[in-house]
Amino acid sequence: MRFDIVTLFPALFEGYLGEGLLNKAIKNELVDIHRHDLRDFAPDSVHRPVDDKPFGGGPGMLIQVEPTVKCVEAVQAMSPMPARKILLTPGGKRFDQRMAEEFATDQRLILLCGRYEGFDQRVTDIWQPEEISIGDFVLNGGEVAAMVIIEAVIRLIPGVLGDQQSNIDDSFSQGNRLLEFPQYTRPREFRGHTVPDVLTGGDHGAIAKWRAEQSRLRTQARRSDLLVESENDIKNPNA
Ligand SMILES: N#Cc1c(-c2ccc3cc[nH]c3c2)n[nH]c1N
Repeated sequence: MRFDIVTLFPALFEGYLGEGLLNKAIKNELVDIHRHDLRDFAPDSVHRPVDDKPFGGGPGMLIQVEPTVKCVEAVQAMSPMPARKILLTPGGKRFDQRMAEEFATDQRLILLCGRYEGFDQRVTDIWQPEEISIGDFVLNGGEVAAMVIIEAVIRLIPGVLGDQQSNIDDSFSQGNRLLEFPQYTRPREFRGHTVPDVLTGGDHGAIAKWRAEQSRLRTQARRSDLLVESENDIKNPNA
């Protein structure tokens, strides 16, 4: 899978690309990441400005439409692979696991990361990206959101995770509406906190039952909204 990241700060991704899961996926040629600097498409090649004041007044600056559209069209043309076009913005459709599972089936994602007050509206009007937000909070730019999306997507690509089963058990995976059960490892006792006996008893039926109940209790306590969704799905499976 190919990712093209369009940004004013390509260097922000260096640490992220060089570590962990993503770095392994790149080395195993399961993922291919390309970074593109919006400033390379600035009309003035000396100072390379790509922002300007908003018409009608208001705070801050906007990223101009000309360098942006020239950049994303040039990036798109760099590969014949069909690409899903994504613009990160606080006002976008909320990213979730279902969306991650959908994106993981694409050959290529182009992620457009804004800064300042965002992009001139004509970037959306002309390039027609999907506008995506990672949540109801405000960041300073789209780069962190792009990393969130890349991470959520690449872990779904076959071969990236050592054990695909851990994907299936995850909260929210494949329509799973329950939060993950509590997990324990050695030692069996630490500062008076012991591992629940059922987990060390070897009765796999009892373990599965305990884990299901723990997931339900945890979801009830922290995300009862998910239980409502789950009940609705059961009542209206075709909804
Ligand atoms: N996605 C997303 C975002 C953002 C975001 C994205 C782009 C820019 C460009 C300037 N400020 C930005 C904030 N904030 N919160 C989210 N969930």
